[in-house]
Amino acid sequence: MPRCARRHGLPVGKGSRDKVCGVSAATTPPSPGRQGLAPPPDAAAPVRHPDAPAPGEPLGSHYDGCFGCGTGQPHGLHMAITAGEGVCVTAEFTVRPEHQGAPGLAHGGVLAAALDETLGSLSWMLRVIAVTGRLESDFVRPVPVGTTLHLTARCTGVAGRKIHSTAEGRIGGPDGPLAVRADALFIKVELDHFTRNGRAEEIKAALADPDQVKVARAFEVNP
Ligand SMILES: CCCCCCCC(=O)SCCNC(=O)CCNC(=O)[C@H](O)C(C)(C)COP(=O)(O)OP(=O)(O)OC[C@H]1O[C@@H](n2cnc3c(N)ncnc32)[C@H](O)[C@@H]1OP(=O)(O)O
Repeated sequence: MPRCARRHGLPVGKGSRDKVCGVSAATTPPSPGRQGLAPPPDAAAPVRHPDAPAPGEPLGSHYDGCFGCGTGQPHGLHMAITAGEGVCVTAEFTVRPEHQGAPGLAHGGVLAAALDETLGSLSWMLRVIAVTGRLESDFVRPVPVGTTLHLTARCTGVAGRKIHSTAEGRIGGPDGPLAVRADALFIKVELDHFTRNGRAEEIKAALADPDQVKVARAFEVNP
């Protein structure tokens, strides 16, 4: 029996193989339909929304407190994300000491967050509200503190509520060595996803903001 199962008083024997420390054991097969990140053959090609920000336009922060892009988040990634051509975005993230895992190197979870934020920003180009359902990352080479990671993301297909996308991050410049990459599945949701599950009063206050550009940018797309 795993030590952590014993510590948490989980049932031993057959049942303890299913969940250890509350996490499904690796032997549990994913449910059907939740396996692939590549778009299915009948997925629609992504369509850039006519009101999407112009290529080269900075997207700004969708929420000041966002760990990925919020300027009011002291330990956040402070990512700068820019609209690209089609349904693509580019982003830059400079690794700071507070993002370390090993001495002098970025933490993998932080790099995954940078990929997630970049992929999530494709919502601006589609003008939908969507949240990450699944994110699969490859860490190809270590990313030292002080490095600026240049990320790109593009939507690869849309199937109903499911948005398939892919991203990569390169060290030092858009053509630098590949450091990280990810495939993701975002799921379209309604605004009430955030009011039901998050802080409804903050969202309602933001929707009442007299700055209509901010309202449209921040909350029609994704709080
Ligand atoms: C500009 C903004 C930038 C923001 C960048 C950061 C983005 C984020 O980090 S968002 C935060 C992290 N994500 C979350 O908190 C999401 C938490 N999860 C949820 O709320 C729900 O599971 C949610 C909304 C994703 C799906 O639930 P629900 O709406 O009930 O949909 P559900 O009916 O289960 O699934 C819809 C479809 O998606 C598929 N699906 C749902 N989850 C997954 C998954 N994890 N993997 C694969 N497929 C999935 C289902 O199989 C189903 O497919 P089909 O239509 O073919 O049957």
